[in-house]
Amino acid sequence: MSAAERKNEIRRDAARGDADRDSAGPAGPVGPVAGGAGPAAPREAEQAIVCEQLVRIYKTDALEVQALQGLDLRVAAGELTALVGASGSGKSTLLAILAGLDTPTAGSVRVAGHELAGLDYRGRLHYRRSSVGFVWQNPAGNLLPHLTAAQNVALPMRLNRAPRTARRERALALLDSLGVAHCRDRVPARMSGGEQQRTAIATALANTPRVLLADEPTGELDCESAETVFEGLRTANRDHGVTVLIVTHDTSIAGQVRRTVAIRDGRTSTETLRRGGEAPAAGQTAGDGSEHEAERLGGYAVEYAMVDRVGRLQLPREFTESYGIRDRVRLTREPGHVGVWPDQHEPTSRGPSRRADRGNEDEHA
Ligand SMILES: Nc1ncnc2c1ncn2[C@@H]1O[C@H](COP(=O)(O)OP(=O)(O)OP(=O)(O)O)[C@@H](O)[C@H]1O
Repeated sequence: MSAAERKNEIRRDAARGDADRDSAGPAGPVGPVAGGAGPAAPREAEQAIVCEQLVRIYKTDALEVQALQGLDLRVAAGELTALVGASGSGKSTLLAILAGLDTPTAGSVRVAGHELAGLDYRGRLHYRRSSVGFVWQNPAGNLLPHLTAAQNVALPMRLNRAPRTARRERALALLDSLGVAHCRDRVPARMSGGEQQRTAIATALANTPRVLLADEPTGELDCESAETVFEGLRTANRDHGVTVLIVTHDTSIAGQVRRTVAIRDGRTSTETLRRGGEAPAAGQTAGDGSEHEAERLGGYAVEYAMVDRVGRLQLPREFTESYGIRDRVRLTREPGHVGVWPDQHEPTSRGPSRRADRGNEDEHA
């Protein structure tokens, strides 16, 4: 299913609103929004997203495309994470699976406590309406064009049979917390792209999902609007306690979140964690690592590479290129860490050559 078809499916799903098939929805109304900012969900120690060895193969006539090739990903509840990667690396495929719109060929995926493989049609519908929210790239595509902002935000609550007054109150409070209260009686055509995307975030939060997925939410916006939309995603994370995963090519977004995960060839390859304060000496840890701390102090970034279950490690391209690494590397056991060396010195039976030992530290990848 193409990205456009997936988006259309969501819109059709929202527009149908047929109460009959809605009985799988949760009983009762959504909770009120306290103080205009919504109740902050308790931050659980559990993982909000767990993908293990995800494989997705698309088959078209004679062609097979392996979009995900054994992808592992864990996102803790309450995190705000950016997912980056070259075009075709599998980001949208992953998001469609997490959104419950597509199913993996192999592997397991758990989101907000739901094993997605085990959900039947009604379970998936309920999952999509109550446990995850989505914001897609095209601002107009996230909202129904003939409904006002307040009606758009209220619609998912209506599908979940929330009482009229509660959904009206929550819709207005969500628009307020996203800074678009002034748009409440406007249809999307009378809003800017940034206002539409912030309304889309409010809509995605309507049924208090635990996870919010955003696929290039600022992709069609100018810098200023993009910043307000990113602030909206931060609001969703900070004030509404929602775990947020943002697929983005926007380096200014990727540079502002605490954790950025990179996908390469259908697998998570590296990640960057931004931390507050001075970079610690090797082997030490510093700060509490919180997003706010990193923001407050400017912070520093630490690069990580993923190690899969069988110990495979994928080095970032910048590392392999700048150190001339290819085919194989030499490993050394060092106190507290492993040395990964370009294979350009003759290995000796006594370990690293003296020249390497003396170490051109630069080569110590
Ligand atoms: N419905 C489909 N049928 C066949 N191949 C597909 C389909 N959807 C995606 N692919 C292929 O799967 C691979 C991953 O695509 P995907 O859209 O997930 O990448 P992406 O990282 O989101 O790219 P972009 O940044 O350009 O959106 C690509 O090679 C793509 O051509």
